[in-house]
This record gives sequence, C-alpha cells and structure tokens, in this order.
Amino acid sequence: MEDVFSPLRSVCPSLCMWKLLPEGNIASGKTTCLEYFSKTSDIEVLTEPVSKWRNVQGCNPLGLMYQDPSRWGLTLQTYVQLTMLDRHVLPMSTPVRMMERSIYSAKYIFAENLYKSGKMPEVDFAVLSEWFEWIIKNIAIPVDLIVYLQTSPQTCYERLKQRCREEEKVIPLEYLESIHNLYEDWLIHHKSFEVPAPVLVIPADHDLKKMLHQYEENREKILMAHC
Ligand SMILES: Nc1ncnc2c1ncn2[C@@H]1O[C@H](COP(=O)(O)OP(=O)(O)O)[C@@H](O)[C@H]1O
Ligand SMILES: Nc1ccn([C@H]2C[C@H](O)[C@@H](COP(=O)(O)O)O2)c(=O)n1
Repeated sequence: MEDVFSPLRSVCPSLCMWKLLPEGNIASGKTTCLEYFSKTSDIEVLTEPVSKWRNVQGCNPLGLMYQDPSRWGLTLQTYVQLTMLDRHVLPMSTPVRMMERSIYSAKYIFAENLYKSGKMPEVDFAVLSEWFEWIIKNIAIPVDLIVYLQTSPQTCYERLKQRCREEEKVIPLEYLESIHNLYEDWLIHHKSFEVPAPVLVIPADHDLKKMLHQYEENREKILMAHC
C-alpha cells in the first residue's frame, strides 16, 4: 500500500508521520493505553499480535514456551520477530501510529532474558541474534518515540493474575523482576543496548483513573511532539 500522505507532505512538511512504541513489562497496561488512544481520530493502533503467538496453524508457541522455555524459546522468539517485523513495515495510513512493543524489545528484553537465565541454548541465541542483526541492518525500522510504562514487578504480577491468561499462570514474580530489570537497564540507565528513539517515561503503577489523567497530561508529547 502506498503512503497516502506523501503528495501532501511535499507541500506541507508539517504533515509528518509519527511512530511511537508503548513499551513495558508484561501486564503493565500497554493494551489499556492503546485502547484509550484508539478513540482519538487519525491514530492507527497496532496491538501486539498475541493471538498469532497463541495460534500459528493450530499450534501455541506462547504456551509451549512457558511450559518448556529451553525447547520452545527460539520457536516463539523467531515467530515474534517475524510478526513484529511485519507490523513495523506496514505502510502507514494515518499520520500517527502506536505500535505495542517492537522487534527491539523482543530481542533486547525477552530473548536476552531467556538466554541470560540459561533457558535459551547458546546456538539458539546466536541464530536469533544473526537474524535480528540482519534485519536491523537491511530493513528500515523508524521509531520516533518510546513511551515506557514504568511499573513495579509487583503491580504487574497483580494485574497478570487479574487478567488470567491461561499460558501465563506459570509466571512467577521473579520472571517479571528479570524483565523489569532488563527494561530499566535498556530504557532508563542506558546500560545495555542502543535505544532507537527518545524515551518518555510514564509512571504506571497508578489506578486507571490516574493513568488516564496522565495520558491526557502527556497527550501532546505522546502524539505529535515533533510537529
Ligand atoms: N492502571 C490500571 N490499574 C489496574 N488495572 C489495570 C490498569 N491498567 C490495566 N489494568 C488491567 O491489568 C491487566 C493487564 O493490562 P493490559 O493493558 O492488558 O497490559 P499489557 O498490554 O501491558 O500486558 C488487564 O486486566 C487490565 O484491565
Ligand atoms: N518477545 C516477546 C514478547 C512477549 N512475550 C510474551 C509475554 C506475555 O506473556 C505475552 C504478551 O505480552 P503482554 O502484551 O501481555 O505484555 O507475550 C514473549 O514471551 N516474548
């Protein structure tokens, strides 16, 4: 599909494309955030393709990964990488796109966590890493802003239990702590991997009412800060 805004952009440079990524721990509130902004006109919202990860041709790589990460971690993460890339390269049909997570967090957070915790064999991690490096070297994946929903692992644990997704019932608090630490090292302390865009941090332990209030307060920064 062509970029429907390109003829207009040559006469009106301020008509810019804005791609932002809500990022954060499991059950931190990303989908809820996306649902809120989806009510705004001219925003395209791409939620994570979790339904695909739970059902690829009748198989459930997400469930398999939680049951036996050493065996199925690479299978899931390869598929996550593909489905994320597919979303990243979709032509934009509105000036603003919000895309839940990214190919970056798939690699820097989830694959890294599997490997560092000893649950992904070195050879699996090497193959996944080469794929990832090839992709980011050869395919443009522009990102303008990362919106980091910063939560405590405990908050996510409570929200995860409340959401009650079947595959995730085996997740212990320690798993969320590891994911949290990787996110903090990446997006806050800049200690691990390159950050592909500026980061807006939104404290996200609050109740829904306060979260919606914060989204309103940050609406301009989130949606069009550069235009
Ligand atoms: N601010 C909040 N306070 C309490 N519960 C929340 C809040 N935000 C989301 N939830 C609930 O927590 C669960 C996980 O939220 P969700 O948006 O699906 O997280 P994510 O997409 O980051 O995994 C859902 O049941 C959701 O209704
Ligand atoms: N690269 C990834 C991305 C996500 N997951 C898992 C984590 C959750 O169980 C599920 C969806 O995440 P949520 O949107 O609820 O934060 O997918 C993974 O294992 N690897």
